[in-house]
Amino acid sequence: MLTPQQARQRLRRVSSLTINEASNLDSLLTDLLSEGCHFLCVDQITVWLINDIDSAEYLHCVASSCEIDVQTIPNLDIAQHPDYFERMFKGETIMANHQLQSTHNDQSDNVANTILDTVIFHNGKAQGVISCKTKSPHWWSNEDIVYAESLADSCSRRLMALETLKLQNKLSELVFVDALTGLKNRRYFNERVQSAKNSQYRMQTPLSLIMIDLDHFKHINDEFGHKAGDIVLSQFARTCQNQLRLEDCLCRYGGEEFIIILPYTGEQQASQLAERLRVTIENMVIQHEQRIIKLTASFGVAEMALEHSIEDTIKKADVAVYKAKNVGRNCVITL
Ligand SMILES: Nc1nc2c(ncn2[C@@H]2O[C@H](COP(=O)(O)OP(=O)(O)OP(=O)(O)O)[C@@H](O)[C@H]2O)c(=O)[nH]1
Repeated sequence: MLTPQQARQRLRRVSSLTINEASNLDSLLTDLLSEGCHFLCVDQITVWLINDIDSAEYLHCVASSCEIDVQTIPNLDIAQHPDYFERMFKGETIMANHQLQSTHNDQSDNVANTILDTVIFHNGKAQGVISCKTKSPHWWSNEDIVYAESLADSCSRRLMALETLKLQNKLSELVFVDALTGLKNRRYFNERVQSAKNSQYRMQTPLSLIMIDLDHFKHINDEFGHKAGDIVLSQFARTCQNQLRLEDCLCRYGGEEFIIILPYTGEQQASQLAERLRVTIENMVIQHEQRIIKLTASFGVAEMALEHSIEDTIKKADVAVYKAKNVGRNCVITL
């Protein structure tokens, strides 16, 4: 049996675990709720959040310690429980012996539950509650209340961490993704190529780059309009991406210039891939306002030898593209 202090220490440790955005709220809070059930010896702990912190209408259940689909739990309308909400907004911890025991009872319960609800805060405002429930009559001790409040604070920190994580992911999307094509951009390329180079050193595996420059793209813009040019760039990106392995990384390097990082790939395989892409692009048919747009591209391939720098290899791939342009475009040159 844990002492209250040990239980709080365990809770603090669990609540410090790293989270990932893939988790839904239910799985994000499960470990905290299990901790809570364990210490408080309750049948169920549920987490309820307000629909909108600035214009509250109801609480909806977002997580439960039991394996139930929280979506099926009915909402709690503010209009039907004005006293409960008033106290919640004040930040009060609400216990069953505060004449509110029926508030969270679901229809399946035929026994009056014993409830301990503690408020989850966000920026100093009530954001929701943690509701601890037992079917058997229970008297909440001061230790229980202090623990339940710590549990609510832990959930609050998790929710804030999730918000921060979502924001970070959105920011890195803005920083590293090209808005037009959805491909990774040059800034991302610079980081990714460095980590590919590092693994190449560690694992002594080949690594190649393919630089691609669309042919006569200015002509496409002039002939069909800038919007059509954008559509061509997007379709080109999608088509190439579909031909690549998961570990390959296609980035938009500049306007109509693209680059592919090919880990574990030597010069010969990279040239073969470039040729396959060249043919695919050549055969691509783009329809725009009842007109057909055709496209070709010039490819420069360069393997990055262990002793070669990233900059030198990019330069080599660039020179290869330049040569491809000089010998008539729509071809692959490997240096
Ligand atoms: N529509 C559109 N055009 C772009 C974008 N980025 C760059 N371009 C255009 O791409 C064209 C590139 O022209 P150039 O550098 O002369 O190259 P090119 O016409 O492809 O000729 P070669 O490379 O020699 O085959 C310019 O007209 C740019 O305005 C973009 O995001 N959208």
